[in-house]
Amino acid sequence: MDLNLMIEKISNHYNEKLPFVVYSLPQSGSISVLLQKNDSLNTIENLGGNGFVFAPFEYKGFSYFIDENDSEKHQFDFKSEAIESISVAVSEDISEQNTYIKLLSKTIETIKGSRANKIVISRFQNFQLKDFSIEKLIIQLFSKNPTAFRYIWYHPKTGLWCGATPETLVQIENKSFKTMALAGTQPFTNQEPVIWGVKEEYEQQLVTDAIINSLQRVTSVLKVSKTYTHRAGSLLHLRTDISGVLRTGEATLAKIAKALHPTPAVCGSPQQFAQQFIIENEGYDREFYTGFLGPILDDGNTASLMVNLRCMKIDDNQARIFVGGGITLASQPQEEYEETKNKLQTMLQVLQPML
Ligand SMILES: C=C(O[C@H]1C=CC=C(C(=O)O)[C@@H]1O)C(=O)O
Repeated sequence: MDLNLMIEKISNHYNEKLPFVVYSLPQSGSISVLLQKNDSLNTIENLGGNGFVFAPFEYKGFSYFIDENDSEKHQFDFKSEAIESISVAVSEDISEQNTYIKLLSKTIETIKGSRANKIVISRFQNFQLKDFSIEKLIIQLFSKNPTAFRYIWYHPKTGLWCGATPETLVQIENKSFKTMALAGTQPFTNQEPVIWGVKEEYEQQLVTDAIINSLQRVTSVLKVSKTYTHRAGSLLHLRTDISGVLRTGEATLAKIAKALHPTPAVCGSPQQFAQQFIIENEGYDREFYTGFLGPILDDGNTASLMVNLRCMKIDDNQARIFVGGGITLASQPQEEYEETKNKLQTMLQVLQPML
């Protein structure tokens, strides 16, 4: 279908308050669309079927789901480029900054006095939109960040969500799977070689170790790549690829997602301790930020589940952008705050003409 017609169709669907999802896999020149024909809120537990799943950070064993069987399905080509863009200036609220820095200091103190190695702390920042339209959002989102998984999800009960995430939770095809340990952040400056500090290497190694540990029970072969620098728009991360073969019979997509989510890239280590600390101390509900999402096909035998990072929720004329970072004993609160400011830019670049 023609691009303009497709965008118009999605926009009409949104105006009628009907659920839809628009997404593109990393490095793909094609965009997929599912337009649900009714407004029911579907959930699935077993991650089977064909459609698109959307799960919150506090995963209770079920995900929201747009089912292909209830939807019109479309695919269209779209060219995106890794455009170098100028940062969007952000005005700071000093009291919000101080509150966040206090929370970061408390987190470091907690890590000092406990068996926790890492806790991922996050915050949100609201931005007023002057000129929002779903058409602009689609064009802006999909013309940038070609290496990210980009999506717009809408359901009248969950609201409008949009993101460009660099992180795969798990990709499955037949019995093969791929995942990654992604952590450690610095701004992209186009300078070689990229130097990483011990703090970032340690923080990322914790993620790799936890993923390997969680997967051992459900996999028969496990391959771990060297750790390398991955560019995500204006940011760089440390990344290790982990791939292998799933154990026949036992390893369902739901089991793997449950074993991996939430990884120490978005929660911490040990997982339960970190999650409890986050829920009790962050002071807001992450909702779908740091949850997982993505298409599942072939009754769950093929899937690309991503971690919901670099994302925002748009409500009327306000965008709420979610950002966080891994805190360890070596963290400096002010630097961690600056890192979250840099992470805001991924979504601010998308919103730029609407601010
Ligand atoms: C929690 C986020 O990023 C995670 C993924 C990559 C690097 C991270 C870091 O350096 O702290 C975080 O673990 C976020 O972008 O909100």
